[in-house]
Amino acid sequence: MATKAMYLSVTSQSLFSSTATTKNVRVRSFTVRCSTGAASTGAVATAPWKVADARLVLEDGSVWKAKSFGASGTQVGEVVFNTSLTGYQEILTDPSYAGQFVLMTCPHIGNTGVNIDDEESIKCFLAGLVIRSLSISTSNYRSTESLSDYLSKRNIMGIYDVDTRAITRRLREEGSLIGVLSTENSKTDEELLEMSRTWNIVGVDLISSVSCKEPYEWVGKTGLDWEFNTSQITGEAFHVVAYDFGIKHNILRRLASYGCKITVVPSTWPASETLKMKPDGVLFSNGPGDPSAVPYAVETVKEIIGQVPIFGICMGHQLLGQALGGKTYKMKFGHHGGNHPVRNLRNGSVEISAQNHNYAVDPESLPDGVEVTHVNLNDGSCAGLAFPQRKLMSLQYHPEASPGPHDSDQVFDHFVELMRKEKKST
Ligand SMILES: NC(=O)CC[C@H](N)C(=O)O
Repeated sequence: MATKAMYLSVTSQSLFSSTATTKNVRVRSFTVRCSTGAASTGAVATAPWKVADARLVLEDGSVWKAKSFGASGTQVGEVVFNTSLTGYQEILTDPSYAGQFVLMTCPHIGNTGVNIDDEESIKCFLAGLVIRSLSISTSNYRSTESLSDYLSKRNIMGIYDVDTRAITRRLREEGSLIGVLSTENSKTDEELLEMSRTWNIVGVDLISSVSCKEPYEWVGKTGLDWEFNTSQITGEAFHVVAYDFGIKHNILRRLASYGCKITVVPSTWPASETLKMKPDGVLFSNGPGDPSAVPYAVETVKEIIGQVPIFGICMGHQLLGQALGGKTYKMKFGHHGGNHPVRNLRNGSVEISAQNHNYAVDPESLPDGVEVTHVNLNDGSCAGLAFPQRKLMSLQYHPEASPGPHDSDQVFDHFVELMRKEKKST
């Protein structure tokens, strides 16, 4: 029995680069070489733990040392914090995070791994992931891959062992900040700071880079465990044209589960082509970035308003607000998380909702006749609109709840009702 200190020597470049699977439990493993003291020669004592090898430099001049996982390199983006306790994979694949680093306030991330069913789009569009603690094991019957391997394959940078509470407080006080994440020692802090101060996300069209390029028919519903509103589902097929500004798949799955046949079209698809298809309704989806940077999309929305029933979600809601003559503004640090209370002003109920947005519609700027249907109870901002005369409704948040609570699911039924009423009247 060795009594002297035993040294572990990490042989792989990353402490966590390989995994072993036993009954769906994946544990990070590393190869060890032991030295028991005087008898052994030539053993190199290398620290077995990973040391800080990355920096997050924020535009306010603060520098945060961290440990990297996933891809390496240098990446710039806007840092936002997300308060969801679960659902990191859906967050990673939400196209609305393009150009942003998502900092998870939940300290323990990675424990459920990732799986093919929880993807919300075809890839990860975000700039990177910032977390406090990367789980040392993955334990979930649905898991097929570790978070670390998943991010490496998708070339997305991640950091852990960083004080996410301190950064969140800073973002709450100063507002969203641009940051640069780097694993490259050759770059000085000053260079990274300069990068963060010369990069901007406001006024940039981000939806065109995440939208599909050609129209396609969507096939696929949510699984049986989602059918909590089965009495509402008629099976009657309404044809919906869905504008893809960065659409999340669960919006499409939920619409399909509510009996809709869906044609997804690119962000630049002309309104005239949409109207030629004679849809029962049009959906304007969620999407990344500044709604004021995409006037062509506002024009498309304007041309469709009043022609057919419309449902706008998040970016779609903001574009509707602008198309109606209203204004949008950038919020201090936005809403990102699965625990935002919203009041439905029509019936007084409170829904706990999933949200992800940095911009909001200014209700004061909207013309007469537009009804604010929902408000965010954390800050009183506009969370939903309706304009019954023009057959439209919209939500600033995510009723498809992936990830997040299902309280707002019935809104899909309201959209179906809007289409049914219109069909009957024509
Ligand atoms: N989820 C979304 O559609 C986001 C909307 C918009 N890009 C924002 O950040 O406010």
